[in-house]
Amino acid sequence: MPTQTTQYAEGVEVERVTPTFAEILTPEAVAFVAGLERKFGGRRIELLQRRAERQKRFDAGEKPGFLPETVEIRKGDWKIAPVPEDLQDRRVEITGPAGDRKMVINALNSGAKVFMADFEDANSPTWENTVGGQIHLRDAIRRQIDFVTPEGKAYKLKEKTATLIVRPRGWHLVEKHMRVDGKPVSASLFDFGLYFFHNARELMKRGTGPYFYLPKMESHLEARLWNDVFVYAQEQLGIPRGTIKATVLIETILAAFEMDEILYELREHAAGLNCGRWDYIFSYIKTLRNHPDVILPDRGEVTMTVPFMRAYTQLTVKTCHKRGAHAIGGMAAQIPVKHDPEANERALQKVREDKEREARDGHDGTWVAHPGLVPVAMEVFDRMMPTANQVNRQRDDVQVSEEDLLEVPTGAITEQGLRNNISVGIQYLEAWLRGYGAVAINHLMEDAATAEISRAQVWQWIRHPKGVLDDGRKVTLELVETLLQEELAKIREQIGEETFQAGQYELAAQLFMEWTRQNELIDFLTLPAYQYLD
Ligand SMILES: CC(=O)SCCNC(=O)CCNC(=O)[C@H](O)C(C)(C)COP(=O)(O)OP(=O)(O)OC[C@H]1O[C@@H](n2cnc3c(N)ncnc32)[C@H](O)[C@@H]1OP(=O)(O)O
Ligand SMILES: O=CC(=O)O
Ligand SMILES: [Mg+2]
Repeated sequence: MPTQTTQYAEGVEVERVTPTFAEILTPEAVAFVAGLERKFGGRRIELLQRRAERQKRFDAGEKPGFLPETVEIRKGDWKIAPVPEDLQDRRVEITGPAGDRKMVINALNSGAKVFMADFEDANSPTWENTVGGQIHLRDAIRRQIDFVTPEGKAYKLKEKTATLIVRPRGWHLVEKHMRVDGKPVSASLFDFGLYFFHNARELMKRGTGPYFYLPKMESHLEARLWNDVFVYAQEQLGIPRGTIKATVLIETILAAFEMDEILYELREHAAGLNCGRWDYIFSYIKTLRNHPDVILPDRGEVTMTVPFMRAYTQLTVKTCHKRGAHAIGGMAAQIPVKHDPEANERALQKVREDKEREARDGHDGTWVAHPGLVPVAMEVFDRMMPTANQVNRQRDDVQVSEEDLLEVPTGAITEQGLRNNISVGIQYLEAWLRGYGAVAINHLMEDAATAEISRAQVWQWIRHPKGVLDDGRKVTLELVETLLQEELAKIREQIGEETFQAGQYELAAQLFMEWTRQNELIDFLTLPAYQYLD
């Protein structure tokens, strides 16, 4: 079927603008995004090149470290601008894909203080999910998001709802349906631009504001780019500078060395930092992939209590509180288990312990994946954090060195761990290709970040001399190929032939294997997989 292209202006075109999508893709909104792309797109590309150049140095043996050129910022006595009232108490934040209308309503109604509506890890960026997400958020903000399922179950917003924060896609991604001067636009600028254009004033009128979570940054220069985008966007719409508030995910090992600098760049617009643990683990593997001393054990063993994860979360709290910023915790993988009360209680207990550790360490709030976990996290933070936040609690006792942030954890690589990575990798990718960016697999939340760990581990174990199973077998391409066929057969048997054929399992397995075979570790699975969407 030929794709319909709408020409908006000289050099600006968008594909598949349906009448409903045209409500979001108005000439003014598209011109705003095109303006952002023309002004900032070039710098984005340069920063991505800088990432690749840095990676070459790490591949050659250099270790990440604190930057000598920014020591004055780290030593300096400065704070971020004050945080608005509705971001003062963020004790429980629920997250979920922006593209799922029902979930948007459920999340806003969940009792959490904040809802992070996601265009990143939890949202498969189909055109439908991407523009649909903008429609859902526009409607939610205006309290016009009523929704009825085909079975007749009706959803509407409660009187009191969570504060909305939106996570646009990261700097590495493009939105292929919109082209400016012949090139696809930055997905970050597309998601941010449309949301900001349509909603900033409305949010302010309703006593809140345009709030964002910024994912997957690798340096303070990338934060500077966001800050410049914010300054320009506010100017263009005549909105006071500093109205936008952004919480930055510290979810790359490189960003952990630049937390002060990132907050400093964004100091007029910063609200806090968040410990995005899953991408962080992925980034640790990816960045240090060529280092002979660095290898991680089974994914299940890389918990929040291993030394390098502890070092990073403690440093996040310390840095945030020194700068007057909120330190938000991360996402435990467990979700409620239906029809098995004992397994359910075990899952809830794991979440509880995770949240207790975060509250004890000084986090000002945390993330949950499911409405059923809101009361669990709320109880912990209510009990352990009687004030709206604990930003005033300084963690001068925390001393974290470069070595602490890089410390390699010990533990075994097992056949079960390898099988699990392969099976989860295929199942997640299959769902993503069908437009589902977050799924439950084995009663755990899986999204783009957790799936990245699975496929990066398999890649690394094959190539690393220490990629050896606890029974003495080396992890090889041949072994992975054999196990992949076995795991695929298991999935087929479990779900039945009809569901298997209706899904994208063969393609997912083929892509998983292709990326595993490639000698270069691909940067993000969402980059090559995007060509299969829409
Ligand atoms: C690494 C990171 O980036 S973490 C952040 C990104 N990841 C996420 O945001 C994951 C969010 N979580 C989810 O997407 C979901 O919880 C899943 C996919 C893991 C599980 O979803 P389901 O299988 O639908 O769970 P389940 O069947 O138990 O859902 C029960 C109800 O809760 C709702 N629900 C579940 N999770 C959420 C959520 N995060 N937000 C809002 N509602 C939710 C469902 O819509 C369903 O509603 P209904 O009873 O009205 O039909
Ligand atoms: O975005 C969150 C993460 O853990 O990754
Ligand atoms: Mg992430």
